[in-house]
Amino acid sequence: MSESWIIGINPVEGALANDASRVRELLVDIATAQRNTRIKELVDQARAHHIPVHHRPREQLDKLAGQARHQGIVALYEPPPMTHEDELAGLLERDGMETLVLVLDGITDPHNLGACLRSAAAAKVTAVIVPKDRAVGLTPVVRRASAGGADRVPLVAVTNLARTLRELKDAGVWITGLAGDTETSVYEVDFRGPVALVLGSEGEGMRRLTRELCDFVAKIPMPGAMESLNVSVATGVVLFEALRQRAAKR
Ligand SMILES: C[S@@+](CC[C@H](N)C(=O)[O-])C[C@H]1O[C@@H](n2cnc3c(N)ncnc32)[C@H](O)[C@@H]1O
Repeated sequence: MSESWIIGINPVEGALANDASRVRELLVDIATAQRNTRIKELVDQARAHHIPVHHRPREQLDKLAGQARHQGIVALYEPPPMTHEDELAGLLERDGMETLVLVLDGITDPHNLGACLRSAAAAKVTAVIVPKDRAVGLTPVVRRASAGGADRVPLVAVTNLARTLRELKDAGVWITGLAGDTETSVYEVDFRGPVALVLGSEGEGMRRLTRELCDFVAKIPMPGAMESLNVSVATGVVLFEALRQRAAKR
């Protein structure tokens, strides 16, 4: 994957903390850097890792950052390669009974995918699986919205999602799809053991075949009169319900 700019104090801090060897250079606005101790610290960290630090006029950073707020600092970053689908079996084997997979069936909004990756990384999932087609890829906006999560969770883009779901079933993973139009509640499903949670796209929800391949389809009950939750919110709710159940005494 090609290098891209990471913009702003938190994202740059995350990149340096996660894998400084992937940070190629730092550009800082000297005027801001002189009054901002966090930027000074990041510059020190970068220098300690022998990463070149260059001073640039604010206008140049404005141009690089586009709409994003750079706060006086940007970093050129080479993202790690995405996990290949052949590596999935190894990840399932590694996590065994603790396997927790997140499947996102066709998310198109980069902010939503970023937010899902952030929650997935926080929940320490085994992998996030997305279809290669008809879904947003790992763009700089996704990476930024994920607040570092994109680099902390194996993201697997698969050619044929239905085939991958069958492979998960064959590996003993129980699959629960999330949809609002069903009777079963997520609070009734047993999420202990190896499980995959499948969420649908913003407009259409899960595709028909994806839904048919689920062992269970469950809803997050909503007392209010809303049609649905945002997909990243639903992802957070169900992931942390699964973690709650797994942490509870058996
Ligand atoms: C914005 S919703 C899609 C709404 C779409 N009109 C539909 O019919 O599914 C995106 C995804 O979030 C999940 N989701 C949203 N609200 C949910 C709820 N109350 N219960 C279960 N899943 C929900 C589902 O996986 C859904 O496919």
